[in-house]
Amino acid sequence: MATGRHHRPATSRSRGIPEATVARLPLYLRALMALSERSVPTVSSEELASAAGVNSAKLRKDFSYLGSYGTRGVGYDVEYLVYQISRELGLTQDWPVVIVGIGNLGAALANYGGFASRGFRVAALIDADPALTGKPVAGIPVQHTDELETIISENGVSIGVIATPAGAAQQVCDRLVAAGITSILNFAPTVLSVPEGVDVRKVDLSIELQILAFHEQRKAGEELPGAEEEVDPAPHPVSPPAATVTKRETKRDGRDSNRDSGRGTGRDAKRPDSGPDGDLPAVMPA
Ligand SMILES: NC(=O)c1ccc[n+]([C@@H]2O[C@H](COP(=O)([O-])OP(=O)(O)OC[C@H]3O[C@@H](n4cnc5c(N)ncnc54)[C@H](O)[C@@H]3O)[C@@H](O)[C@H]2O)c1
Repeated sequence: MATGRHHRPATSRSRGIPEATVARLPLYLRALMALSERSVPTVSSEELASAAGVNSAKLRKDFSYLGSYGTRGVGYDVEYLVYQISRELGLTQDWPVVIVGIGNLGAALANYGGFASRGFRVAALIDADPALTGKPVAGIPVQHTDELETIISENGVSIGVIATPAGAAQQVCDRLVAAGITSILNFAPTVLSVPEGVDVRKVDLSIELQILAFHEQRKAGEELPGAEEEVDPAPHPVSPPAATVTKRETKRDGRDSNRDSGRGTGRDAKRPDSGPDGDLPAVMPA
């Protein structure tokens, strides 16, 4: 994985909330929603921290950025926290999303009901294969990539999901950005280059599995020579588990200089630490 180091915590653009806190907000929200569904009125920081899988001191610090301190002896008001976190994450409004690449993964994503319930409406499904055009997936007819720009402007889409093969991802990304998309969720195993002002998050389950494999191997007592020096022990520390990169800055020398903050500015799509498919983590068990 990337080896860049930060000297100060990366913060989100709004209100100086650290990116690490922003990354934990969805975990708190999920735990709070579960409490809300059970009509639990208040929750202590310890209970909520445990439900979210986070240390309670960290939770209190995170909530202090939201201006939420809870009430001693009572805890936090569940409904109010749900509202506060939803508002902070921008979930109190509807976010139209387009998915590009409606193969196995794109279709699975389109069929996932969890997006809509969190305010992410799948506005359109786009694919380059003419054989798919007009075919309904999750009740939405697939549209051809020729229509991409029109679809984005007509639907006011600001988030694009890329589920194409790696070789097509940069070109798709460039078109999405040119059409006005400023946030991209990339599932293709390649590092995307984006201009200033565009946020990219990358999801790669194979990297997560490879990291687990690494830890499994360690647990089994197979020491890796030099692993202590090379391995970032928690490349994806807490959350969200599968989203590995917040915003990637790829420098001209091809090294990621910034793993979880900053803007993508470079044009080098391949990392020297990538395997032939560009999807291998920097450090792999030898
Ligand atoms: N991040 C993860 O954890 C994860 C998991 C599974 C798959 N993937 C990746 O997701 C991508 C899709 O995987 P899949 O199994 O669904 O593949 P797939 O071959 O089933 O689907 C890819 C789709 O993309 C379309 N496509 C190709 N070029 C296009 C372009 N320029 N514009 C629009 N559409 C285009 C194809 O027509 C096809 O329908 C791959 O890059 C794969 O490596 C990532």
